[in-house]
Amino acid sequence: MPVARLAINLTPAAVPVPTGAAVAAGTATDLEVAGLCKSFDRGRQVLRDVSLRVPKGQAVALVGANGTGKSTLLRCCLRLIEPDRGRITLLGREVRNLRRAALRSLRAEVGFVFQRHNLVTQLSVLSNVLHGAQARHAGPHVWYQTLSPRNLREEAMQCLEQVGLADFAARRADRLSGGQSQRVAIARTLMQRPRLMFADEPVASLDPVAGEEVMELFSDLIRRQGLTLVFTSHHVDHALRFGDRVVALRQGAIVIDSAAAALDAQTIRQIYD
Ligand SMILES: Nc1ncnc2c1ncn2[C@@H]1O[C@H](COP(=O)(O)OP(=O)(O)OP(=O)(O)O)[C@@H](O)[C@H]1O
Repeated sequence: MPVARLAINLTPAAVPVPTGAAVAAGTATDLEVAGLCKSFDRGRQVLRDVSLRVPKGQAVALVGANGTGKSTLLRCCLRLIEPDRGRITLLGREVRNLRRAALRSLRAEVGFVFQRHNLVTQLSVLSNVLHGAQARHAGPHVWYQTLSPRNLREEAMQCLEQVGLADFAARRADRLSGGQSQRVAIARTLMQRPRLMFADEPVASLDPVAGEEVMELFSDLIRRQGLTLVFTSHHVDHALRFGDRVVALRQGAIVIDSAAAALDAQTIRQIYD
C-alpha cells in the first residue's frame, strides 16, 4: 500500500491548498527541488521523489516523525549529502552541477542554523559572530576580535544587537545559556548576509520558554529582512505559527503541502500515527 494512503488520506493531491498553485505567477523562486531521491546503506530509501518549489520570502515548516528525511532533504539541497537522483535549483543555481569553488560560494549565501549551535566556546561572543563573515573576507584572522577590521566589528555588533545580546559581546561563549548561545549562532548566521536560511530544529535543545523566545526572535528577523526560510520542527504549533506553509514528510515522501493558514494541528498530528 502506498505510504501516503496508510492511515490518512494525505496524498499531495488531497491537501487543502496546493502551494505550487498558490504562488503568484512571476514570484522569484529561491529553491526548487524536483524528483529528489536518496538512499543510504543497503538501499534503504530515505527520500522518495520529493518535489518542492519555495518562492522568495516564504517561510516553510518541514515536519515529520523522527527519521523521515527532513535533515537529509536540507542537507541534500546544499550537497552536504549527495542525492541519488533529482534536480535541485538553489538561488538560481543547479546545485548538482556545481564544482567545488562554486558550491562553496553558494553555501556562503545560505545561512544554516542547527540544533547544536557549534560556537567556538573558548572565544568571545563577538569573535564567534565575526566568524560568520569569513566566507566574504579572505584572511585567517578576520574573526579575531582584535585583528578584524573596524567595519566588520561594527557589523557584528549590529547583528548582536538584533538578537538582543550586544552587552554580551566580550563574554566567552562557554559562559552563555543554551538560549543565548543559539541567539549568538543566529547573529553569526546574519553576519554571513545570507539570501536564504535553513534551520534544522533550531530550538530542539532549549526549554519551552527559551525555545519560544528564540523561535519568535528568529522568525521576526527573517521576516523583517524578507529572507526565505526552510526550517524543520517537531513543534506542530511552531510549524503553524512560524511557517507560511507546512510541508510534511512521511517515510521520505511529501504527504502534506499546504498554506499554514489552511491547516490545523490535528491534521498535521495524523502524520505521526
Ligand atoms: N549519513 C547517513 N548515513 C546513513 N544513514 C543516514 C545518514 N543520515 C541519515 N541517515 C538515516 O536516514 C534517515 C533519515 O534521517 P534524517 O536525519 O534525515 O531524519 P529526520 O526526519 O531529520 O529525523 P529527526 O526528526 O530525528 O531529526 C534516518 O533513518 C537516518 O538514520
